[in-house]
Amino acid sequence: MTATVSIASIEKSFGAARTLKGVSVDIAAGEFLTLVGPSGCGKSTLLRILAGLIPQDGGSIRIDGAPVDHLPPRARDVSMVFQSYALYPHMSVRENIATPLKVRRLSSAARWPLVGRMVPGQSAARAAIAESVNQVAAQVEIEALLDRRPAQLSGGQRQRVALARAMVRQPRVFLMDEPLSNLDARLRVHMRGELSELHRRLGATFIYVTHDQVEAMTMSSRVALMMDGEIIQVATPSDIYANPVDVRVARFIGSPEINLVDARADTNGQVSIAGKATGFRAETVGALTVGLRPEVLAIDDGSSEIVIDSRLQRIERLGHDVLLHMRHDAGGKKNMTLRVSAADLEKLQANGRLNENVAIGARAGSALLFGADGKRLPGLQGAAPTELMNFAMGRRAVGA
Ligand SMILES: Nc1ncnc2c1ncn2[C@@H]1O[C@H](COP(=O)(O)OP(=O)(O)OP(=O)(O)O)[C@@H](O)[C@H]1O
Repeated sequence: MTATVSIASIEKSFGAARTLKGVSVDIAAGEFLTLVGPSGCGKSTLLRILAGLIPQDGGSIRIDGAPVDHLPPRARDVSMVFQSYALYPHMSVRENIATPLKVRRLSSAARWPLVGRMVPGQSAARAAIAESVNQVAAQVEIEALLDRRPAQLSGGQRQRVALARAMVRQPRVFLMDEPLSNLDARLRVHMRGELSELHRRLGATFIYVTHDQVEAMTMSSRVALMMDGEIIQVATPSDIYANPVDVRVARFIGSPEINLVDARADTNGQVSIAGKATGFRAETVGALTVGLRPEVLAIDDGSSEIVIDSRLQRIERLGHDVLLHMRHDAGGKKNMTLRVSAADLEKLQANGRLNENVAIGARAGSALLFGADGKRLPGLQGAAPTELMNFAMGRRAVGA
């Protein structure tokens, strides 16, 4: 059971505030699309509109080509999993999971606990519901918890119950609003893997909302980055990392954050950083920003094409990798982070350079350029091949 979802020009205002500014995105059947963006950008509002919980002011939603704008939530064939799980506290896990099916398959009289058993012709429906509940409970491994109440469960177990309740109707589309954010860090990492696996097994379309870029990057087929009521870029995780269309995307995706350095291109496009010519040309004139991911920077061994004088301030050991926190005076953000291997660190310490001036550098082909308006510019001319950048990106786990 799966479906395409087409979101076209969705508008929504709350009072004078325009929360969604004509949002459009087409989602393929079986895709795992994540809406990611900072708090307040409108992600949850869009998801609620998709679910039919609130009406949009303009634009249209189609599921498998058919407009659903006029349909109430129940008739849209979508299931939503909330951050709060929204379980019924007075019901057992079994009853919580069965509720969506009871609402759909049993007459209103038959839903009453005692009276219901006397309503003729409903026992087959009850047996089928019990069977469906057992099946989904097995899928998310909560069979042993079916007779407990939500208060008797851990956060992770509640999360599974909420998933099971969403799954039991076999919807074509799952909508998930920050479903992992109430879990501790370790469990969140575990559940990321489980959700990806569940998505693969079910083959349904998942639309997932999070403000956590690591969640977005690790689970999704594609990531839609939202800011201030607009989708700025929709791309695969590796593409949005390597080819951000906008400096805001470059900053939001990637951890540690991309380093941004002020630069200028003269009337011939010759680029200089901190007044020093780089020997490269950009297809622009005036102010620009050079973006350098932490892993494309290294201590300069004389071969770097872009060199920035910095001071090493702090060393943060992450195990295999090490982060070097530097300060520089080249303009832009004064702090710069390098991700190097532990072996590189050895070399650096041998030189006894902590708190001393260190030249750091990158290949010009690894730089991402952004114009004064924040939009991405073509790379530096005469730069090293972009394969170098792709190699550097591919070698590192995103957001690790
Ligand atoms: N019912 C409402 N009435 C008034 N304003 C609302 C309502 N719902 C949302 N908003 C506002 O719309 C904006 C977007 O909210 P939304 O919940 O969609 O953001 P979000 O991106 O999901 O953020 P978060 O990650 O914090 O949940 C916010 O400024 C919010 O205050």
